[in-house]
Amino acid sequence: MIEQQLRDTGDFLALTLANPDGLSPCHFTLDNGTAVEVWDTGVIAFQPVNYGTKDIILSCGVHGNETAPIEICAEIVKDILTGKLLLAERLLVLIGNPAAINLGKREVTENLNRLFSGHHSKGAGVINAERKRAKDLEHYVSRFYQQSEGERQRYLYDLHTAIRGSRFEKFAVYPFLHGKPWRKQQLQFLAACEVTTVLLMQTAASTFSYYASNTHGADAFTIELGKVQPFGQNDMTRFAKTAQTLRALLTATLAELPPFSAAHFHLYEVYRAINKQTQDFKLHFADDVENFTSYPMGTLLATDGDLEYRVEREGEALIFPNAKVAIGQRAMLMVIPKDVSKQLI
Ligand SMILES: O=C(O)CCC(=O)N[C@@H](CCC(=O)O)C(=O)O
Ligand SMILES: [Zn+2]
Repeated sequence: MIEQQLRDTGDFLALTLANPDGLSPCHFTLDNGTAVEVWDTGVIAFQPVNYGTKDIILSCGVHGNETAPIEICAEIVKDILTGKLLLAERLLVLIGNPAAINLGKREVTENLNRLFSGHHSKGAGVINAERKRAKDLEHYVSRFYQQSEGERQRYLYDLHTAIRGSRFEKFAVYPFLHGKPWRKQQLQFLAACEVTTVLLMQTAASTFSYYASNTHGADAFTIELGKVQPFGQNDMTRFAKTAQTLRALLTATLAELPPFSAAHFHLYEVYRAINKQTQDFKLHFADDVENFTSYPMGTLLATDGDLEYRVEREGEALIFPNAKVAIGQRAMLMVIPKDVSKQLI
C-alpha cells in the first residue's frame, strides 16, 4: 500500500506527516532501476543502478517550522519517485521531526538539533520522542554510509531556515573540524548554491551536521535558507538556485565550479557563545534585528539575571539570538570576520 501510494503520488512528505510516529519499512524498484527503501517515517534511501562515488544525505525539518527546506526535499523525492529526476548518486533523504512539522513548531519537547553525537542518551536518557529520533537518525546515517564499499565521499547537507531575517539571506555553518583544513571545493559548491556566507565553528557541537562531520568524516553543513515561514508562504524563487545545484549534484550534472576566491565569501568565526543561564535571560534589541547585525562598542545586547552582555569587540556581529532556548543552551553567538587563506585545502 505504501509502495503504491508512493508510486502514484511521489508524495513522501504527505506519507510521513500522516505517520509522524513511525512507518513500516518497505522497498521497491522504480522502472528506471533505482532501488527505493523506506526505512522509517521521513527516512527514504535511493540507489540508482549505476551510481558514482558520492554518498549524499539531504535533511530538512529537523526543526518543524522551517518549511522551505522541507518543500525543496519533498520536491526532489517526488521527482525521483515519479521518474523525472534520474539519480546518479546514492541518496538518503531525512525529514527530521515529522511531529513538530505537524504542529508547525520548532520542536515538540526538546530541540532535536542539540541531541546528536550521543547527547540523546545523556542525563535522563532517551525520555522523549526527539531523543529517540536523534538516536534513530544517527543509526540511519551510519547505515547509509556503511552500506557502500570502496573509496567514497560522504556528504550531509542539513537544510534549515533562520528564525530571524538576516543581512545575508542564505548562510552555512561549517562544523568544527578539529584543526583539519576547510575544503575549498565545498565552499565553491556552497557558492553555487548562492550560499556565500559561512560561519566556521571552533568547538564541538551536538548538531546533526557536526555529528556527520565528526563521526562519519562527511563534508557536512547546516545551511540556513531565509527566514521561517509557514508552508505555502515561502518565496521559493529565492531558493531556486540552491535547489537546482543540489539536483545537479544528485544527477552528476554539476557544471565546473568557478575557482575559489576568498573575496567571493563572507567568512566568520565565533568570537564568543552566549549561553542562557537563568529564566531572566533577555535580549536588548528588537525581534526584527537581523542576523549578522553589529552594534557600537559597549552596546547592551543581553542580560541574564545580574549578568550583562555588551559589545566588547569592534565588528562583532550577532547571530541566532533566541531568548526562548532551554537553560544551559546557546542563546546567541557573536561572530567576527575570519581570514582563512592559510587553512584551506
Ligand atoms: O535562527 C535561529 O536562531 C536558529 C536557526 C537554526 O535552527 N540554526 C541551527 C544551526 C545549527 C548549527 O549551529 O550548525 C540550530 O540552531 O540548530
Ligand atoms: Zn533550524
